[in-house]
Amino acid sequence: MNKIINVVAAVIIKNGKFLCTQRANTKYLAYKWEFPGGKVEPGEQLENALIREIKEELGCNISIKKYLLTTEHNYDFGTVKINAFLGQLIDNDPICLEHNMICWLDSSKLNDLDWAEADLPIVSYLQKTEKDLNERLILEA
Ligand SMILES: Nc1nc2c([nH]c(=O)n2[C@H]2C[C@H](O)[C@@H](COP(=O)(O)OP(=O)(O)OP(=O)(O)O)O2)c(=O)[nH]1
Repeated sequence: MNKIINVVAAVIIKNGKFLCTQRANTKYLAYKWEFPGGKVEPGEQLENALIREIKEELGCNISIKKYLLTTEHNYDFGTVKINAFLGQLIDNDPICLEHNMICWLDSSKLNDLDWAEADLPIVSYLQKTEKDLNERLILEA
């Protein structure tokens, strides 16, 4: 049976644009675009794992606003299960500490990037729900 890799990822929106991060030249999925996050450690709560990963990778703090969706994709190295959450920046902007590149894009431009395959359902979901997500962030600001 395929190994399950439990991952958390953050959808971070600022001024209506989505934060997109490009994986570094690491072993797996080098240069693919992803939503920032990483593997959940044993016994760790999903939300805490995501806050930890964002701090490590992007040098900033987020609060978790909402669970969005879970996607699963079978890669040759295992099945990645991504739990995606809406996150909000609470202090400084993200800094590119571990990725190859980071950028902010309108939802209509997300399809221009070469996403990791597990992320394609997340991209479609965001394009469908963008208005609700922005309203949620405005209401809670
Ligand atoms: N963070 C993240 N990982 C993703 C996404 N899509 C996708 O297929 N993945 C894959 C890539 C990796 O195989 C796995 C996450 O591992 P990672 O390398 O980001 O995790 P990590 O920061 O904990 O890394 P490490 O300490 O094990 O090196 O999930 C995504 O949107 N975000």
